[in-house]
Formats: sequence, C-alpha cells, structure tokens
Amino acid sequence: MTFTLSSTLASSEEDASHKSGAAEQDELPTVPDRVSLGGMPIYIVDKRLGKGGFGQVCLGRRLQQRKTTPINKPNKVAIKFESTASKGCNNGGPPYEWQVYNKIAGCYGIPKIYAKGTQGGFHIMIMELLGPSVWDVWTTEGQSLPVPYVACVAAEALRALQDLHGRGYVHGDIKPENLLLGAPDTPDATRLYMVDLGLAQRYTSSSTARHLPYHQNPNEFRGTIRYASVHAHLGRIASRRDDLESLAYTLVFLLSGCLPWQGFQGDDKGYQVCKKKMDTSAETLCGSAWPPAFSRFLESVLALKYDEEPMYDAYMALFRPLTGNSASRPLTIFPSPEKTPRKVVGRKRAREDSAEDTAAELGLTPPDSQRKKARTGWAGTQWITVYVKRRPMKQRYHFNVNADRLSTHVEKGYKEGLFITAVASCKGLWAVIMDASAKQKGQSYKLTNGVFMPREWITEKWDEGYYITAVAGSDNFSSLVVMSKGTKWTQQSYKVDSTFPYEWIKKKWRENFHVTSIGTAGSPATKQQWAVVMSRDTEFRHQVVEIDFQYPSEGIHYHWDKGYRITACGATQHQAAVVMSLAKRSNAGDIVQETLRTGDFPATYVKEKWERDLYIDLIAYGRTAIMSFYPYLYYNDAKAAKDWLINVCGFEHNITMEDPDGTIGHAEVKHGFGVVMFATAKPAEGKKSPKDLGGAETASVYVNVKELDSLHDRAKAAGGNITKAPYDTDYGSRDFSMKDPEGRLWFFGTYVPRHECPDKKE
Ligand SMILES: Nc1ncnc2c1ncn2[C@@H]1O[C@H](COP(=O)(O)OP(=O)(O)OP(=O)(O)O)[C@@H](O)[C@H]1O
Repeated sequence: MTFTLSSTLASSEEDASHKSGAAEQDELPTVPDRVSLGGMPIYIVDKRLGKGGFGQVCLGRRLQQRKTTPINKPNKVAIKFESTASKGCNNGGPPYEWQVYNKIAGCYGIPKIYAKGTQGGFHIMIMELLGPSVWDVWTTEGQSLPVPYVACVAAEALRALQDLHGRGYVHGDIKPENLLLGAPDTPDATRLYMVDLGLAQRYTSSSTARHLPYHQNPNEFRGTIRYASVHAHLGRIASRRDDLESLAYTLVFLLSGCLPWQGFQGDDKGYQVCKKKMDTSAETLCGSAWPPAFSRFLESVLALKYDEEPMYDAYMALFRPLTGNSASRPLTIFPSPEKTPRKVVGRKRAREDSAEDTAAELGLTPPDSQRKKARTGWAGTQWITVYVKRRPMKQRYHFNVNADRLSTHVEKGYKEGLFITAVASCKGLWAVIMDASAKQKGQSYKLTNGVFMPREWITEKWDEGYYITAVAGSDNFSSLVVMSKGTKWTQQSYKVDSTFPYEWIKKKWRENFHVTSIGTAGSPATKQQWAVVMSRDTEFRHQVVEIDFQYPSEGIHYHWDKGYRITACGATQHQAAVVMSLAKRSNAGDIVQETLRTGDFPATYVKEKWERDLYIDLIAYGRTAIMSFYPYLYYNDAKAAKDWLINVCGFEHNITMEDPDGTIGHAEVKHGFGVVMFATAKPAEGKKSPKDLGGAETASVYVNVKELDSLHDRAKAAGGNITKAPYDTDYGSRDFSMKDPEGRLWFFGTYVPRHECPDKKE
C-alpha cells in the first residue's frame, strides 16, 4: 500500500518499475512456506507475484490438489502477506485494506477474497489469483499499447469504478500497476481487475450515505505522484472525480508511454508535477495522434465538481467504439447497456465522429461557448479584489504607484482621517487602499527596497504596540508593510517561506493564532516567497486555507455557504491562496462579500461597487487562472503559410484564412477568459497596430485555440524554430513566436485577461 506524505512519496511511482524482482527477494521478511487459515485448505507458498510498500503477494498452491474444487477453495490462489509489525497495520491490528474488502465484497472488477487471518507474524489474505498487471503488459509490448487495448482498459476500469463508487468508496490509487488481468489460461484471462485498496476511502458518510463535506488540507497527499489528480496533490478530500482523473492519466500513459510530468526530481517534486499537470491542457496531453475520446474524457473529468456524480455510462460509451468488435477485442468488456438506436441523418459517420457525437449526445461536450475549460494550459495573472458590504464610507484607491510617489498619497489619506487597509504590488508598482473602516488609533508603514519583510523595523513597532495589518512584496523582494495600533490582538508572528507555510499555520492555529495578512514577493525568474502573518485573539473562531494554481472558486463557494468569509488572500505568479474565516460573532455569515478578478486594476468597477456600498477589503495580484489563449499566425504569404501548416506540419483542422485587408479585428475567446485583440501587420488608416509590424505586406491565418499545442509540436518536429516574440503587442503579454525552417513563418500567441470574473456571496 502506498500511504505516505508528499515529501516521502518520491519513490513510490518509481517502484512500479521494479515490482516482483528476485533481486529484492532478500530485503523482504521471509513468509511462511505454507498457509493454513481456518476453514480453508492448506496452501503451499510458491513464487512471489508482486510486492508493494508494505506487503508481498505470493502464489499459493493447494496442498491437496483437486480436479474440481468449490469456487471458494481453488487449487491456486494469491496470498497477500503483510507483517503485523508493518506501518500499514494499526498497532499490529489487521490492515486497513481488509475493512474495505469486507465492505465492497462482490464489487465488479474486484478480486474475490477467500479468507483472512493471522499466522507467524503476518496478516494473511487469501484471494483470487490474477495475472499480469497492465503495467507488465505495457512493458512487454514495448512501452505503449494500441488504442483498442487502452480503450478496453478504459471501459472496464470505468465499470469497476462505477460499482466501487456506488458502494461509497473511492479507490485512491488508480495506476497501471493496480490494474490486473485475470489468471492466464483461465476463462477470466482477458478480464480486468482492480487491486490494492489500501488507499481506498469512503467519500460518503456511512450513516447518511451523503457526500462527505469538502475540505482542503494543503500539503497532505495520498497516492502516486505520477497519476494523482491535481485535487489529491492539493490535499482536497478524495472524491469520485479523482479516480477518474488518475484513470485518464493512466490511459494516456499506456498509449503514449510517458506523461509530461515525468522526470521531476527533488524535494518539491510533488509541487512541480502538480504545476505541470495544471499547465497541461487535455488537448496537449492527449495530442492529436489519439482518437478524440481520450481528450474528451479527460476534459470532462477535469471539469467535474467535488461531489458531482460522473457520467460513467457516457464515458464508457465514448470508449466502446474504439475497442474493436467482440471477436477481436483484446479484453473482455462489460456489455453495453440497452440503447435506443440513434437516428443518423445525412452522412455516414466516421468512427472518430461517432465518439464525438456520442459524447455530445450524452451531454459530455457542451458546445464550446458553454464549456468551462478546466485547464487550457496557459497561466495568467490578475488582480484579485475582495469587496465587503459596509455602511457608506470614504474609500480611496491608488494603483500603479511608484515608490517615490507612495508617501504623497498616503500622507494625503492620513490627513483626511483614512488608514491603509490593503496593499498589493504589480510589476514593481504599488496599490494602496485607504479608508475610514478601520478603528485604528495609529498607523505606520515601511517601504523597503529589495528586502522582503524588514524584521528589525517590525520588531521595533511590535514593541511600540503596533501589529502588521497589511503586507505586500514586489518582484524584486521590496516590501510594503503596514502596522497599526488599536487592533484587539494580543500577539503576532509571521513566517516567510518559499512554499506556502501550511504546517506552520496549523501549529499556530493550535496556539489560538489566526491568519490576518498574506503577502508575496519574487517572480518566476527568482525564488518566490510567501509571508503569512498570524495574530492571537482575533475575531475569528475557525479558519480554512484554499490554495490552488488558479482562483480556488469551488472551495470559496463551498465555504461561503458554510458562513466563512475571505479574510486574507495572496498570490504568487504560480499559486493563489485564500484564507476564509468563521467569525466569533454569530451574524458574521450575513456579511455580503464579492470578489473580482481583472486583468487591469479594477478602477471602473470599484466605483460601481461603491454605489452598492461594497468596498475593497483585500487586494492581491498574482496567478489566478489558466488562461484561454488565442494564437495567430502571421505570414507574408497566407497561402504559403497554410500550405506549410497542412503539408509539412500535418495540421488539418480549423484554419480559416482572412484577407490581408490591413484592418484590425478582434475575437472573443469563447471559453475561459479573455477578449484578445489582434491585428494584421498592415495597419489601416488611423488604427492602432502592434508596434513593430507596421507596413509589412501580410496576411493572417487564424488557428483555433484547440489546435495550438499540436501545431506547436508538429511545427517543432518539422524543423520549425520557436523563439520568444521580439516585441510586446499593444494588446497584451507577449508569449512566443515561431519560424518555419526557412525563417519565414511567424507565429505568435498572446493572452490578455481582459475579461472580468465576478464571484459573489450575498
Ligand atoms: N490477486 C493477485 N493475483 C496476482 N498478483 C497479485 C494479486 N494481488 C496483487 N498482486 C501483485 O502484487 C502486487 C502488489 O499488490 P498490492 O498492490 O495489493 O500490494 P501493496 O503492498 O498494497 O502495494 P503498494 O504498496 O504498491 O500499494 C501487485 O502490483 C501485483 O503485481
């Protein structure tokens, strides 16, 4: 069983490659040479079939072989030994896995358990003998399996998961090593089974059968890094969607032989892998080499909510057409449910279309315009502003403030009786919110140059009775720390760390501290740092942390509904963290709160919010989103560009040509965020254009966003050269550009998070 915290997990997935090795035989405790459990015949222990983190599985042969045996006392069995001293057993008690097997007996695709007992210092489970794992088959077949095989694995694993989930459990460790075939030379040799329930967990309450409440424990990880869902990496309580995400990664691994996040090493391997998963869209991962069913499945699974019931039947229906006909099918698959024949009007559908259509019919693929993209593969940074409804009051905001100008604004505010309530930094400039909400008796602030959190100054101010009430850091580690007098807090402590210091927060929670501010500094080019400030005797009763590689919308809504409100937030360029608190006051849950994410500082929106008595309470700038991306191609001969794409890069779909009329157009990205402006290089009279392109004779080729990654890869494979775009466009962040082998074709993409994303709890 794999059951370790993230820091110790690095080796667990690598274990997969050296299961059942004779060379390792000696490292394991010697198991008895025969097993005799009450009610069962005696079994001679034969060769080892496999081993895991805590146990080993051996072949058992019945001492007295019979021509015919009762179904539950076969001649050959698998015997799983786990030392009673093993960490997987609770104080020598039976392994946790046994409980799960008891609860789910008879589940589709789970091996039969004949007996369990203890003998000679081992917990012993006698189970149905199975054959090689899908990992073994993948290895023998040259580290990639054909589509029909993988589609069968998909369909069968889905059926087994449907049954397991139906019984209130999630598996928690779906991977090729835990998917086994039936015993060779038996009628079940081509059936698929799921083993290793050591990480299985209930996701429903055993008494009410209702879904367990949502919760995130950042830093807590169970599973195997390579196949774990992003939610598992982020420490969210396991739910059905996690098994399906792991299954999707398993399928891609079986098809393609590798996953893009393999090869990370070091202490932060789990973090790096998770980040890479978040930055990889379903289209990129599944590529265009495989039938679209795989990316449809992944895309749909990634969009599942915490407690949403997956559409197992629809998923199975996606894969079934790819499994081949029943005579040639490499694995036995569960018969498809009775289906009303679909009326096909017009043309005869190609196989790939039929998977698409099935998915659409089953509601898996809503039209692009409605589809909420879980991961589009491009990180984006935005302003996050959190608003709270208050009695009418004066509030002022300043943004894009240069260090030299800061004091002018602040002093002016102080003269008007306002205090700084929130600060943030974006691209080396500062944002400051001042208002009359704080019941403060005095305030002091310090702007440092290149030093994140000026310890000496903070200590001095603490001694004078001030507490940190707001903090922000910039890309070069300069910081703006605001300390105030008049809070009811009695003690304060802060921690600066390159990873979000959740363990420290948990320790401080136990000492009656609560998070009161968060600041971040650094950029991807340097190390990033979090500063978390915690204070004692706050107005909070309980806090939770939501952290993600995008704005953690689901967790925020869940906790809003439970009466929590956002009381601190911060974001680096990789992650956003939100702290939500339950106040001691019983009516605190009535507080109206809204959030907004915007590409630019939300100046115009703030005014509109003020009209509704909503005032900025918190502000941060950092990564909030996986952006939609609208690429465009620019070439001085559009036809040649198209030819190059189609004939050399093998790029077929969704290319539309536009006349080189020199006008500026704009396109709305249908899913996700963003209105992206684009322009041809020859500007029309009086219109804006990208800076360095004016005057060239050009045409543009617009490429559907979905094709970007495959285009990118194919062009690279065809000898294209990918470079950084040489200029910033007027319309947003530059990203990258690409030339064909002759240096002719320019391809560049840009994303602009111009679209506002409001979120509210009233
Ligand atoms: N019923 C079975 N028949 C044949 N081989 C089996 C059977 N059950 C398990 N094995 C083999 O033993 C290996 C380890 O089994 P299992 O995963 O249940 O053990 P574990 O100690 O819980 O492993 P891990 O630490 O990887 O979670 C499997 O990968 C498989 O190769």
